[in-house]
Amino acid sequence: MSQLRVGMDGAVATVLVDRPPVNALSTALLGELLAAFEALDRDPTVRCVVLSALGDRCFVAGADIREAAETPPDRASERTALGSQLMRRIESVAVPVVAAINGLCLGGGCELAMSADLRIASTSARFGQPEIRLGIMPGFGGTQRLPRLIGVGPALDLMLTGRDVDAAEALRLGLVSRVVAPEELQQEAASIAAEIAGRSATAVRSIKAAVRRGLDLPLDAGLSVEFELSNAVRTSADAAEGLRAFLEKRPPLFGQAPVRDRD
Ligand SMILES: CCCCCCCCCCCCC/C=C/C(=O)SCCNC(=O)CCNC(=O)[C@H](O)C(C)(C)COP(=O)(O)OP(=O)(O)OC[C@H]1O[C@@H](n2cnc3c(N)ncnc32)[C@H](O)[C@@H]1OP(=O)(O)O
Repeated sequence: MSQLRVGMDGAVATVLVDRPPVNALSTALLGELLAAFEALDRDPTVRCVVLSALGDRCFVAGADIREAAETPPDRASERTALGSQLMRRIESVAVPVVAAINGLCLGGGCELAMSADLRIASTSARFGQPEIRLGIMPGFGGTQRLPRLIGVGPALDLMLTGRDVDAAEALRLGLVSRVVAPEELQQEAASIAAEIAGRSATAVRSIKAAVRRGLDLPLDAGLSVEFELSNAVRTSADAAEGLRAFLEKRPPLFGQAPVRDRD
Protein backbone atom coordinates (compact mmCIF):
# COMPACT_ATOMS: atom_id res chain seq x y z
CA MET A 1 0.00 0.00 0.00
CA SER A 2 1.31 3.45 -0.89
CA GLN A 3 2.88 5.43 1.94
CA LEU A 4 2.65 8.68 0.04
CA ARG A 5 -0.28 10.87 -0.93
CA VAL A 6 0.49 12.89 -4.04
CA GLY A 7 -2.03 15.48 -5.20
CA MET A 8 -2.35 18.61 -7.31
CA ASP A 9 -4.01 21.90 -6.47
CA GLY A 10 -3.77 24.00 -9.62
CA ALA A 11 -0.05 24.20 -10.43
CA VAL A 12 1.01 23.17 -6.91
CA ALA A 13 1.82 19.51 -6.23
CA THR A 14 1.61 18.15 -2.70
CA VAL A 15 3.56 15.12 -1.47
CA LEU A 16 2.40 13.88 1.95
CA VAL A 17 4.23 11.10 3.78
CA ASP A 18 1.80 8.69 5.40
CA ARG A 19 3.64 5.85 7.22
CA PRO A 20 2.47 5.67 10.82
CA PRO A 21 3.52 5.86 13.55
CA VAL A 22 6.50 8.13 12.83
CA ASN A 23 6.86 8.20 9.02
CA ALA A 24 10.20 6.37 9.27
CA LEU A 25 12.04 6.18 5.97
CA SER A 26 12.01 2.55 4.90
CA THR A 27 13.69 1.47 1.68
CA ALA A 28 10.25 1.20 0.09
CA LEU A 29 9.28 4.72 1.17
CA LEU A 30 12.59 6.12 -0.07
CA GLY A 31 11.86 4.52 -3.42
CA GLU A 32 8.31 5.88 -3.52
CA LEU A 33 9.53 9.39 -2.75
CA LEU A 34 12.17 9.13 -5.49
CA ALA A 35 9.61 7.98 -8.08
CA ALA A 36 7.18 10.72 -7.03
CA PHE A 37 9.72 13.52 -7.42
CA GLU A 38 10.97 12.13 -10.74
CA ALA A 39 7.37 12.12 -12.03
CA LEU A 40 6.67 15.63 -10.74
CA ASP A 41 9.85 16.92 -12.36
CA ARG A 42 8.65 15.61 -15.73
CA ASP A 43 5.23 17.27 -15.41
CA PRO A 44 5.30 20.75 -17.06
CA THR A 45 2.08 21.75 -15.27
CA VAL A 46 3.82 21.59 -11.88
CA ARG A 47 5.20 24.98 -10.78
CA CYS A 48 5.87 24.30 -7.09
CA VAL A 49 5.86 21.28 -4.74
CA VAL A 50 4.87 21.12 -1.07
CA LEU A 51 6.43 18.23 0.89
CA SER A 52 4.86 17.41 4.25
CA ALA A 53 3.40 14.57 6.31
CA LEU A 54 0.01 13.64 7.68
CA GLY A 55 -0.87 14.54 11.25
CA ASP A 56 0.84 16.95 13.62
CA ARG A 57 3.14 14.63 15.60
CA CYS A 58 5.78 13.62 13.06
CA PHE A 59 7.17 14.99 9.87
CA VAL A 60 9.71 12.13 9.48
CA ALA A 61 11.45 10.62 12.53
CA GLY A 62 14.37 9.31 10.54
CA ALA A 63 15.46 6.28 8.59
CA ASP A 64 13.71 3.09 9.67
CA ILE A 65 15.75 1.80 12.61
CA ARG A 66 13.96 -1.54 12.70
CA GLU A 67 14.74 -2.13 9.03
CA ALA A 68 18.30 -0.96 9.58
CA ALA A 69 18.79 -3.36 12.47
CA GLU A 70 17.65 -6.19 10.19
CA THR A 71 19.86 -5.02 7.30
CA PRO A 72 23.10 -6.99 7.02
CA PRO A 73 26.05 -4.57 7.32
CA ASP A 74 27.16 -5.45 3.80
CA ARG A 75 23.78 -4.21 2.48
CA ALA A 76 23.59 -1.00 4.56
CA SER A 77 25.33 1.04 1.87
CA GLU A 78 22.47 0.34 -0.58
CA ARG A 79 20.01 2.16 1.71
CA THR A 80 22.39 4.97 2.38
CA ALA A 81 22.98 5.38 -1.35
CA LEU A 82 19.23 5.39 -2.06
CA GLY A 83 18.59 7.98 0.65
CA SER A 84 21.38 10.20 -0.60
CA GLN A 85 20.16 9.81 -4.19
CA LEU A 86 16.65 10.88 -3.15
CA MET A 87 17.88 14.04 -1.42
CA ARG A 88 20.00 15.00 -4.42
CA ARG A 89 17.05 14.33 -6.77
CA ILE A 90 14.74 16.59 -4.78
CA GLU A 91 17.35 19.35 -4.95
CA SER A 92 17.55 18.92 -8.72
CA VAL A 93 13.79 19.27 -9.35
CA ALA A 94 13.40 22.28 -11.65
CA VAL A 95 10.67 23.92 -9.57
CA PRO A 96 10.92 24.98 -5.92
CA VAL A 97 10.12 22.44 -3.18
CA VAL A 98 8.66 23.81 0.07
CA ALA A 99 8.94 21.52 3.10
CA ALA A 100 6.14 22.06 5.64
CA ILE A 101 7.45 20.49 8.83
CA ASN A 102 4.52 19.46 10.97
CA GLY A 103 6.31 17.70 13.83
CA LEU A 104 9.38 15.62 14.67
CA CYS A 105 11.99 16.07 11.96
CA LEU A 106 14.90 13.85 12.96
CA GLY A 107 17.87 12.18 11.30
CA GLY A 108 16.94 11.22 7.76
CA GLY A 109 13.79 13.31 8.23
CA CYS A 110 15.87 16.43 8.82
CA GLU A 111 18.02 15.46 5.83
CA LEU A 112 14.84 15.14 3.77
CA ALA A 113 13.69 18.59 4.90
CA MET A 114 17.09 20.06 4.02
CA SER A 115 16.86 18.76 0.46
CA ALA A 116 13.89 21.12 -0.04
CA ASP A 117 14.50 24.67 -1.18
CA LEU A 118 12.73 26.30 1.72
CA ARG A 119 11.40 25.05 5.01
CA ILE A 120 8.54 26.29 7.16
CA ALA A 121 7.62 24.71 10.48
CA SER A 122 4.84 24.47 12.97
CA THR A 123 5.53 25.54 16.55
CA SER A 124 5.35 21.85 17.51
CA ALA A 125 8.19 20.84 15.17
CA ARG A 126 11.52 19.66 16.53
CA PHE A 127 14.72 19.18 14.51
CA GLY A 128 17.79 17.08 15.08
CA GLN A 129 20.39 14.67 13.76
CA PRO A 130 20.38 12.11 16.59
CA GLU A 131 22.22 9.41 14.63
CA ILE A 132 25.18 9.63 17.00
CA ARG A 133 22.91 8.31 19.77
CA LEU A 134 22.62 5.11 17.70
CA GLY A 135 26.33 4.87 17.07
CA ILE A 136 25.96 5.86 13.45
CA MET A 137 26.24 9.18 11.60
CA PRO A 138 24.12 11.09 9.11
CA GLY A 139 24.32 9.45 5.70
CA PHE A 140 21.62 11.19 3.61
CA GLY A 141 23.58 14.43 3.28
CA GLY A 142 23.24 15.92 6.75
CA THR A 143 26.97 16.48 7.29
CA GLN A 144 27.08 18.52 4.06
CA ARG A 145 23.79 20.40 4.03
CA LEU A 146 23.41 21.31 7.71
CA PRO A 147 26.72 23.26 7.93
CA ARG A 148 25.83 25.04 4.68
CA LEU A 149 22.50 26.05 6.13
CA ILE A 150 23.31 26.94 9.76
CA GLY A 151 27.12 27.11 9.96
CA VAL A 152 29.75 24.60 11.01
CA GLY A 153 29.57 25.24 14.75
CA PRO A 154 25.80 24.94 15.21
CA ALA A 155 25.74 21.96 12.80
CA LEU A 156 28.43 20.10 14.74
CA ASP A 157 26.67 21.00 18.00
CA LEU A 158 23.55 19.17 16.78
CA MET A 159 25.32 16.23 15.12
CA LEU A 160 27.91 15.57 17.85
CA THR A 161 25.52 15.91 20.80
CA GLY A 162 22.48 14.42 19.05
CA ARG A 163 20.31 17.06 20.74
CA ASP A 164 17.20 18.35 19.04
CA VAL A 165 15.96 21.95 18.84
CA ASP A 166 12.49 23.43 18.79
CA ALA A 167 11.04 25.46 15.93
CA ALA A 168 12.01 28.78 17.51
CA GLU A 169 15.68 27.77 17.69
CA ALA A 170 15.48 26.30 14.17
CA LEU A 171 14.23 29.70 12.96
CA ARG A 172 17.01 31.51 14.82
CA LEU A 173 19.57 29.14 13.30
CA GLY A 174 18.19 29.66 9.78
CA LEU A 175 17.13 26.04 9.34
CA VAL A 176 13.56 27.22 8.69
CA SER A 177 12.33 30.54 7.34
CA ARG A 178 8.89 30.74 8.97
CA VAL A 179 7.17 29.25 12.04
CA VAL A 180 3.37 29.16 12.37
CA ALA A 181 0.77 27.48 14.59
CA PRO A 182 0.17 23.80 13.75
CA GLU A 183 -3.31 24.50 12.44
CA GLU A 184 -1.94 27.18 10.07
CA LEU A 185 1.01 25.21 8.64
CA GLN A 186 -0.56 23.56 5.59
CA GLN A 187 -2.38 26.76 4.61
CA GLU A 188 0.84 28.78 4.98
CA ALA A 189 2.71 26.28 2.81
CA ALA A 190 -0.09 26.30 0.24
CA SER A 191 -0.11 30.09 0.03
CA ILE A 192 3.68 30.29 -0.34
CA ALA A 193 3.54 27.66 -3.08
CA ALA A 194 0.62 29.37 -4.83
CA GLU A 195 2.50 32.68 -4.76
CA ILE A 196 5.56 31.04 -6.34
CA ALA A 197 3.39 29.19 -8.86
CA GLY A 198 1.82 32.49 -9.92
CA ARG A 199 5.17 34.05 -10.77
CA SER A 200 6.95 33.66 -14.10
CA ALA A 201 7.89 29.98 -14.33
CA THR A 202 10.95 30.92 -16.40
CA ALA A 203 12.22 33.34 -13.74
CA VAL A 204 11.36 31.00 -10.84
CA ARG A 205 13.21 28.05 -12.39
CA SER A 206 16.18 30.23 -13.31
CA ILE A 207 16.50 31.65 -9.79
CA LYS A 208 16.48 28.12 -8.32
CA ALA A 209 19.01 26.93 -10.91
CA ALA A 210 21.32 29.90 -10.27
CA VAL A 211 21.25 29.36 -6.50
CA ARG A 212 21.70 25.58 -6.69
CA ARG A 213 24.50 25.72 -9.29
CA GLY A 214 26.19 28.64 -7.56
CA LEU A 215 26.38 26.92 -4.18
CA ASP A 216 29.09 24.57 -5.44
CA LEU A 217 31.06 27.24 -7.32
CA PRO A 218 33.61 29.95 -6.47
CA LEU A 219 31.97 33.41 -6.42
CA ASP A 220 33.16 34.54 -9.87
CA ALA A 221 31.95 31.31 -11.48
CA GLY A 222 28.63 31.67 -9.66
CA LEU A 223 28.31 35.24 -10.92
CA SER A 224 28.83 33.92 -14.46
CA VAL A 225 25.99 31.44 -13.95
CA GLU A 226 23.77 34.30 -12.76
CA PHE A 227 24.80 36.47 -15.71
CA GLU A 228 23.95 33.70 -18.20
CA LEU A 229 20.59 32.88 -16.63
CA SER A 230 19.63 36.48 -15.90
CA ASN A 231 20.19 37.44 -19.54
CA ALA A 232 18.12 34.52 -20.75
CA VAL A 233 15.28 35.49 -18.41
CA ARG A 234 15.59 39.16 -19.37
CA THR A 235 14.96 38.28 -23.03
CA SER A 236 12.01 35.99 -22.23
CA ALA A 237 8.40 36.70 -23.16
CA ASP A 238 7.57 36.78 -19.45
CA ALA A 239 10.06 39.60 -18.88
CA ALA A 240 8.50 41.63 -21.70
CA GLU A 241 5.05 40.99 -20.25
CA GLY A 242 6.13 41.76 -16.70
CA LEU A 243 7.71 45.10 -17.60
CA ARG A 244 4.79 46.06 -19.86
CA ALA A 245 2.19 45.13 -17.22
CA PHE A 246 3.95 47.33 -14.64
CA LEU A 247 3.90 50.35 -16.94
CA GLU A 248 0.27 49.68 -17.85
CA LYS A 249 -0.55 49.33 -14.12
CA ARG A 250 -2.13 45.85 -14.47
CA PRO A 251 -1.30 42.36 -13.18
CA PRO A 252 1.08 40.47 -15.50
CA LEU A 253 -0.11 37.39 -17.39
CA PHE A 254 2.87 35.06 -17.46
CA GLY A 255 3.15 32.20 -19.98
CA GLN A 256 3.49 28.42 -19.81
CA ALA A 257 6.43 26.80 -18.03
CA PRO A 258 9.39 26.17 -20.33
CA VAL A 259 9.79 22.52 -21.34
CA ARG A 260 12.80 21.26 -19.41
CA ASP A 261 15.63 19.93 -21.54
CA ARG A 262 17.20 17.26 -19.33
CA ASP A 263 20.74 18.31 -18.47
C1 LIG B 1 18.69 3.94 10.95
C2 LIG B 1 19.81 3.80 10.01
C3 LIG B 1 19.38 3.34 8.66
C4 LIG B 1 20.54 3.08 7.70
C5 LIG B 1 21.20 1.71 7.92
C6 LIG B 1 22.56 1.92 8.56
C7 LIG B 1 23.53 2.55 7.63
C8 LIG B 1 24.40 3.56 8.36
C9 LIG B 1 24.42 4.86 7.64
C10 LIG B 1 23.28 5.74 8.06
C11 LIG B 1 22.63 6.43 6.92
C12 LIG B 1 21.18 6.72 7.21
C13 LIG B 1 20.92 8.16 7.50
C14 LIG B 1 19.77 8.36 8.44
C15 LIG B 1 19.79 7.77 9.66
C16 LIG B 1 18.67 7.98 10.59
O1 LIG B 1 17.70 8.67 10.35
S1 LIG B 1 18.85 7.19 12.08
C17 LIG B 1 17.32 7.47 12.91
C18 LIG B 1 17.22 8.89 13.42
N1 LIG B 1 16.03 9.07 14.20
C19 LIG B 1 15.97 8.78 15.51
O2 LIG B 1 16.94 8.41 16.10
C20 LIG B 1 14.63 8.94 16.17
C21 LIG B 1 14.30 7.66 16.93
N2 LIG B 1 12.97 7.75 17.53
C22 LIG B 1 12.79 8.47 18.69
O3 LIG B 1 13.63 9.16 19.19
C23 LIG B 1 11.41 8.39 19.26
O4 LIG B 1 10.81 7.18 18.82
C24 LIG B 1 10.50 9.58 18.83
C25 LIG B 1 10.44 9.68 17.33
C26 LIG B 1 11.04 10.85 19.47
C27 LIG B 1 9.08 9.28 19.37
O5 LIG B 1 9.19 8.96 20.73
P1 LIG B 1 7.90 8.45 21.53
O6 LIG B 1 6.76 9.36 21.29
O7 LIG B 1 8.36 8.18 22.92
O8 LIG B 1 7.50 7.07 20.83
P2 LIG B 1 8.35 5.74 20.75
O9 LIG B 1 7.70 4.69 21.60
O10 LIG B 1 9.80 5.99 20.94
O11 LIG B 1 8.15 5.35 19.21
C28 LIG B 1 6.84 4.99 18.71
C29 LIG B 1 7.04 3.80 17.79
O12 LIG B 1 7.76 4.29 16.63
C30 LIG B 1 8.94 3.51 16.47
N3 LIG B 1 10.00 4.35 15.91
C31 LIG B 1 10.39 5.54 16.35
N4 LIG B 1 11.38 6.04 15.57
C32 LIG B 1 11.62 5.14 14.60
C33 LIG B 1 12.52 5.07 13.46
N5 LIG B 1 13.35 6.03 13.17
N6 LIG B 1 12.46 3.96 12.70
C34 LIG B 1 11.58 2.96 12.98
N7 LIG B 1 10.68 2.96 14.02
C35 LIG B 1 10.72 4.06 14.82
C36 LIG B 1 9.28 3.00 17.84
O13 LIG B 1 10.12 1.88 17.77
C37 LIG B 1 7.90 2.71 18.40
O14 LIG B 1 7.47 1.50 17.81
P3 LIG B 1 6.73 0.41 18.74
O15 LIG B 1 7.71 0.08 19.86
O16 LIG B 1 6.46 -0.75 17.82
O17 LIG B 1 5.49 1.11 19.25
